[in-house]
Amino acid sequence: MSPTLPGVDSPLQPSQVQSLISFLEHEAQPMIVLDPDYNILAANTAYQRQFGSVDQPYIGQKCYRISHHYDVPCDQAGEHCPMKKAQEMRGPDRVLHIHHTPRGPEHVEVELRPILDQRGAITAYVERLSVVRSASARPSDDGLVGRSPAFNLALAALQRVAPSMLPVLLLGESGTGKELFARAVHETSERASGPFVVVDCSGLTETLFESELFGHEKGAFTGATTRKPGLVETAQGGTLFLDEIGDIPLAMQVKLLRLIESGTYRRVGGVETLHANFRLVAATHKPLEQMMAQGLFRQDLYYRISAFPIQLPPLRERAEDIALLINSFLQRAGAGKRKLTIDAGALTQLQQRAWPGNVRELRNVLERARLFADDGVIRVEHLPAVPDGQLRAPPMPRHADSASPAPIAATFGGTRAELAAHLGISERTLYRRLKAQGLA
Ligand SMILES: Nc1ncnc2c1ncn2[C@@H]1O[C@H](COP(=O)(O)OP(=O)(O)OP(=O)(O)O)[C@@H](O)[C@H]1O
Repeated sequence: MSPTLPGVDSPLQPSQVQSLISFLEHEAQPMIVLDPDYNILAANTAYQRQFGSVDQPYIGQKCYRISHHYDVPCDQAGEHCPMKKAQEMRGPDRVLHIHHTPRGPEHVEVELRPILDQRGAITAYVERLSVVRSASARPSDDGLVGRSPAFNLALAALQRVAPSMLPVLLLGESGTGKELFARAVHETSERASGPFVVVDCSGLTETLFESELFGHEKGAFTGATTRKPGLVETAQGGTLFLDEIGDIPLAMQVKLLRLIESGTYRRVGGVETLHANFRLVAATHKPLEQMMAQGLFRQDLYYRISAFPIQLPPLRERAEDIALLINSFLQRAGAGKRKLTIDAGALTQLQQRAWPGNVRELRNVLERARLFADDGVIRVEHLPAVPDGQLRAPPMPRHADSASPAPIAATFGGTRAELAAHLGISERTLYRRLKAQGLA
């Protein structure tokens, strides 16, 4: 290991690196010391335990090589490099990256702090890493999975806001994972050990909404034979998730606003003022700003709930995640039973669909397909026909060397009969499918 730092005024001496690492030893989080030329100078025990691998020595190696298997710094490989930013700002920078770890790819939060000498020159950096538990970058049995840039952007926002008490507004089409994200916000917050209470605001009438949310006293209305706590009370010390907040009728919006602003409420038929203690997460697929302009959503409520909006990407904008999602769902469906797999033709077709129903639709298509996959392999013939206009890209460009992402059909240079055989379907089925997609 060489602590000689070319191009900086006052490189860290080996004894200084040693002092630094003995200081970092007391940190429970994995930490490494880097020189300004990306070389790893030292690592604490927590790092060695979580990220060290006996087959791959890391001291003296470039950080981008160890964490990303890149040959060039992250910014030259199309990613944000925290060292560049920390150098420019002369202060800490934090990013979410996917790192190679001994367990496989993982989302890791990286915080880089420069160490400055008396003259303000950067002598080294301390990097702190924490594995993100709210989502998985490899197939997983539960929770959020994803690793595309669009997904990572939403995840990075979640990681930022979760530890605070700020309300979160999740925006996205149906089936994009709003409820899963809401749960992940809760589980990543200090309230994780408290309750997570879901309120489905769609289809609740005004009176029902009020008694569901605030509870009611005995005798408050016909049928109220006992006192019933509301969902706000149930969420005490935890998180209240208002799903489809855009569906709340205007008359109820004012009651919700009062609850959020004052932190107090009364049960229906009650006189006692109760104090609420929840963190608010709301979600909608509706255009709230537009609804506000049309007078359908209260402006004051909107500004209360929208302090931290997170836009969840539709599946068609994160097609890179489709294989990972499929592998996760097949792993979940096959747990304890026979192993399920998917062949290349079917995978390619699923990667090219437009998915108006997003991840929920993908999961349902796989649920159905596995019932037809007698030998445990999902093939194109087990998938429902693609509805008109629901392909993101043509599945069969004319030339095998097309520049579009290489779907199996695109790389197929043979005849239609050969392609049908290759996909394991009859020529007639292939013709029917191509016709359904306007390609024959
Ligand atoms: N990133 C993801 N990783 C794994 N599963 C996901 C992901 N996103 C969504 N899902 C799955 O897709 C389905 C729909 O997700 P969810 O109910 O969270 O979506 P939603 O946006 O709340 O939908 P809606 O607006 O219709 O209520 C669920 O089964 C969920 O587990």
